[in-house]
Amino acid sequence: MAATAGELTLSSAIAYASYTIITATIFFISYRLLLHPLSSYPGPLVAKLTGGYAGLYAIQKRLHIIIWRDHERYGPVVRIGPDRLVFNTATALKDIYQNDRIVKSRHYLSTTRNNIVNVFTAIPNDLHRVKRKVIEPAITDRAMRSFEPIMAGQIDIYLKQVLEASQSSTPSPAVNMTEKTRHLGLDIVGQLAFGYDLGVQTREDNRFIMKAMYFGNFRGNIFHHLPGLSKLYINRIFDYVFYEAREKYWRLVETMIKSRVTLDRHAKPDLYSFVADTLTANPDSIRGSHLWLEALFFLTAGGDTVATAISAVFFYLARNRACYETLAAEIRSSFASASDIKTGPQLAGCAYLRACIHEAMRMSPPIATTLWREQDPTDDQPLVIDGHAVPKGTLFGVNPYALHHNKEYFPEPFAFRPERWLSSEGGGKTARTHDAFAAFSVGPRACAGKAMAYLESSLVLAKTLWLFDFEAAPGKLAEVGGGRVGGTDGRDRPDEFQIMDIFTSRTDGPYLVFRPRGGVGEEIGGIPVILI
Ligand code: HEM
Repeated sequence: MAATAGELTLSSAIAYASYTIITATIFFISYRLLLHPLSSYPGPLVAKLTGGYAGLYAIQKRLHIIIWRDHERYGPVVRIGPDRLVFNTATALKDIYQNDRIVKSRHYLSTTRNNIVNVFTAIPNDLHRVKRKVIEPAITDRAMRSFEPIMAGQIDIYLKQVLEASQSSTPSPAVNMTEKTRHLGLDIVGQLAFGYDLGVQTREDNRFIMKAMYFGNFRGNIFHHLPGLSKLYINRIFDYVFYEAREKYWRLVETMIKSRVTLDRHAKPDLYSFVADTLTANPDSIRGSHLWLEALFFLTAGGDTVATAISAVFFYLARNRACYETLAAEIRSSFASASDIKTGPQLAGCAYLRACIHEAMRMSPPIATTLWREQDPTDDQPLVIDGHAVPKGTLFGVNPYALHHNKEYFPEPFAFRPERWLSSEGGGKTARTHDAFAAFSVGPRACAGKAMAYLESSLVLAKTLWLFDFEAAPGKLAEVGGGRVGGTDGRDRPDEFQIMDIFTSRTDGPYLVFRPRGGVGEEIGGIPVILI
C-alpha cells in the first residue's frame, strides 16, 4: 500500500533527526578525541569524552586510587576529564600551587550559596589574601602556644577514656581510633573557634556533627568533579535529604557564635578573639555573615583532618613493630612524665615522631582529592606547567595520593618507612622527599592550620606512647581499616590504611588494645595510671 504524505513527512523527519544526532555525536567524539586543545594528552578514552569518568569514581570515594593507577599507566600527565589534566611531579606541584597567575578552580563556587565566599572559596588571589590575613593569626605557632593548655585539657579527656577502656573487659577493651580521635578533634576545634565546649568526647548529643560534615564534604567533592550537578534539581534533593542534619548543625554553630559574641573578645584564646574587629556578626542575623562562613569552614578544616592523620599513625605503628619500638624509645627517653610533653625543644627534637606523622600522611593523606586550579581569567600570557603548554580554560592539579605513591620520590611507596624523612638516610634524598610532600598543599593557599595539626598530632601520639603500650585488637577487628586481599577496587593491601575520598578523607579503625605502662607513677587529670 502506498504511504500517505503525512507518513512520509514523519518518517523523513525521524530519519533527518537520526542523521543529525549521529553526525553531531560523531563530530562531538572526534572533536574531544582529535581536535580538542588537550587531545594530545594521554588518558583513559572515557575520560577524554566525559567528566562522568572522574565523577563516577568521586561518587565511589576512590578517585585518588584511580588517578594513581592512571599515572602508572599513562605517565606523569593524564587527561582525567575532557578539560582536566592531573600532573604527578614535584615540579608541577610547585608550578601550579606557587604561581600567582593561577587561581582556584571556578568550581569551588559550586559549594557556596549566593556566591558569598570565605577564605577557602575566595577565587581571586587578591580577595583571598585579604581573607587569609584575617583568620591566619588565630592558628600561627604563637597562637597555638596560648591555646595549648586548652588543647591539653581535651587530650586528657581522651587519655582518661583510653585508660578506662584498657581496664575494662565489658564492653571490649578495643578502641576504635578513628572514632576516638575524631571526637577529640571536634572538641579541640570547638574550643579553638569560639571557646565552646562541644562535649563530643563525653556526650552523644553533638555527635551528629560528624554526619553533617560528612554530607557537606561529600556533596562538595561531587560538585568539584561533576559541577553541572550543582545547577540541577539534584542539588535540591541533597538539600532535602540532608536538611535535618544540616539545620541542626547550623543551629549549633549559631549557638556557638551567639554565646561567644556576648563575652569580651579577649575572654578566650580562640579564633573569635582574633577576628572580632573584622568579622562582626549581629546576633539576630548570624547566618550568612562573614564570621559564620569562616566558622563553618574552620570547624570542618580543623575537626576532620587531624583525626585522620593521628589514626593513620596508630594504624601503621600497630603493623610495623620496629617503627613502634623506635618511636616509643624516642618518646620515653625524651620526657620525664606525660605532663612534661608540651611545645618546646624536647618535642621539636623528636625527629622520629615527626617522621612517623609525615609518613602516615604520605600514605593516607587527610585530604586526598585533587585541588583543582586554573589560569587566572585576567591573565593572557601562555601558561607552562612542568614543561607542558596548558590551554586557558583547562582545570589542572596534582593529586596528593598519587604523588605520594610516585616511586620516583618514594621508593617502595606502599611500605611504611618513617626513615625516608630523616636526614640520616643521606644523599640529599630527604629534600627531594619533602619537595613531593603535598598533604598540606603548598604556596599561598596551602593549609593555614599546619601548626595546629602538628601540635595536636604530636601531643596525642607522644602522650599516648608515654603512658601506654598498644597493639592491634585480636581477631577480625585487627583487619578494620586495612584493604582486603583479592579486592578488585584498588583497596587490596591489608597494610594500607584505607581512605574514602570525600574531599577530606574518611576512615575506620584501627582497633587497638592499650595497656598502661608499669611504674611510670603518672596521673591523668587526677586519675592514677596503674598497671593492672
Ligand atoms: C593534618 C591535618 C590537616 C591537613 C592535612 C590539612 C590540609 C589542607 C589542605 C590540603 C588545604 C588546601 C585546600 C585547598 O587548596 O582547597 C588546607 C586549607 C586550609 N586548612 Fe588545613 N589541613 C589540616 C588541618 C587544619 C587545621 C587543624 C586547621 C585549623 C583549624 C586548618 C585550616 C585550614 C585553612 C584555614 C585552610 C584554607 C587556607 C587558604 O585557603 O588560605 N587545617 N588544609
